[in-house]
Amino acid sequence: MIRIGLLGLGTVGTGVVEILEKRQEELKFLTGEEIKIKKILVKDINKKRKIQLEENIITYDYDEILNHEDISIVVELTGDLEQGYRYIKAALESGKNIVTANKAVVSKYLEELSSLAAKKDLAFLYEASVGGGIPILKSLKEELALNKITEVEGILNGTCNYILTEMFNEELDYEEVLEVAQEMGYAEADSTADVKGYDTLRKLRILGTLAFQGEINENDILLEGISEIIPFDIEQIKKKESTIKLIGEVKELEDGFTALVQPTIIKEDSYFANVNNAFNSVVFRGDNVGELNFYGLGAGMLPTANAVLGDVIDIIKGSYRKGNPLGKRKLKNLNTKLKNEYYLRISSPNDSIYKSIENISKELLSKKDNIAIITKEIEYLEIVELLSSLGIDNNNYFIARILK
Ligand SMILES: NC(=O)C1=CN([C@@H]2O[C@H](COP(=O)(O)OP(=O)(O)OC[C@H]3O[C@@H](n4cnc5c(N)ncnc54)[C@H](OP(=O)(O)O)[C@@H]3O)[C@@H](O)[C@H]2O)C=CC1
Ligand SMILES: N[C@@H](CC=O)C(=O)O
Repeated sequence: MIRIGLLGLGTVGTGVVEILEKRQEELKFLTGEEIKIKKILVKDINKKRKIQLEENIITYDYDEILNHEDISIVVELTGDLEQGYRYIKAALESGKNIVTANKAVVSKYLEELSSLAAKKDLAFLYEASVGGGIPILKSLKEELALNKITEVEGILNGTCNYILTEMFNEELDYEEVLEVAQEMGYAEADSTADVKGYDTLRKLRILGTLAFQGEINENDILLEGISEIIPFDIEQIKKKESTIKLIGEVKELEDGFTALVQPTIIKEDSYFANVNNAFNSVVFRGDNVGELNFYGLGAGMLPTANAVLGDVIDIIKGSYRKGNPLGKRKLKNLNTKLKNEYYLRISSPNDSIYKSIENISKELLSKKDNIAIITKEIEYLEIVELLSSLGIDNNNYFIARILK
């Protein structure tokens, strides 16, 4: 029998319990083992749970899991950054394999935890941390043996994609759609991580570091979120027969890389334009395989729990990539080479602001209630610095990259 210590019984944790229950027979057939959740750690032991549980299975004392010799796999689904890190580190140190969906922890502590797991000859798997239900990390790790990966891009956040899709197709307001995304269980406990783009950035940092076999850190990535988008922006984008998505992208260039997470305006008939609602898609390019596209639900209870349990199965069967999957390449950040046309909208305009941005403008879209322009080809940071020098607060503008 394989005994699991489950940390967290929220959206994803509940999904794990549900799938394990309904697929018990099939899992036993596949792995040759009965899989049992032995203990579940939560924050609030008195909270009413949505599912029926065995008596005394819930605890708020992590030592009950850590010191339980028969628990060989710890599944961390708390969403807590520093506490989650401490749980994972302690579990590895006491000889337990780890499965986590916590991208905040994986992104911040990727190198340390990967090397600790390798040293201890244990599994540290985090498929659900990127792309929800899409089996992207396993595929990427496999392709790395055969290919040099030169580019990874994707729609990596279900909440943002849901918001943008609903604002675009149903003409709903940002706030009301965000509330629905929270009710559906797509959003993080603190949804600013989604809408300000940090969640996408963390996923890109994980993907990029694995893909390029060299460290790409969170602060290597240019970041702009979608939290300031308003219906006026959607109207301007529609007039250009385009749509908008939050896209993360890392590209290898000469002896370095570029990396960004930015709202991106794309033509209505392009590939990413058809990735809607909570769906995610990741595309990577290898020198042998060419372009590979992955598509599936990027958030939500069952798809994410499915990815978590995929890792559990791999541990039981021993069918995961052993050792440290990270490489040692040293890559230069070449983001200053990134130039694009951008859509820029500034609210509460006045003539002096328009005069100050005229220099960077290629096309004026509106000057009435909001100033909206398409810029010349320019560096993103040049725009941000100009706006800051004009004293324009960051909740008074929206910037999106334009892909031709
Ligand atoms: N929701 C999704 O679609 C996806 C989520 N993820 C990731 O999966 C993880 C879990 O997400 P989700 O299920 O949505 O989160 P929830 O907020 O729904 O659930 C979190 C659970 O963890 C428990 N918890 C929180 N902090 C602690 C702590 N310090 N110690 C012990 N228990 C704690 C909570 O306890 P209590 O119930 O008592 O409050 C709760 O049961 C996160 O890292 C998230 O980023 C990844 C992909 C998709
Ligand atoms: N909040 C995240 C959950 C999955 O990673 C998202 O919306 O994508």
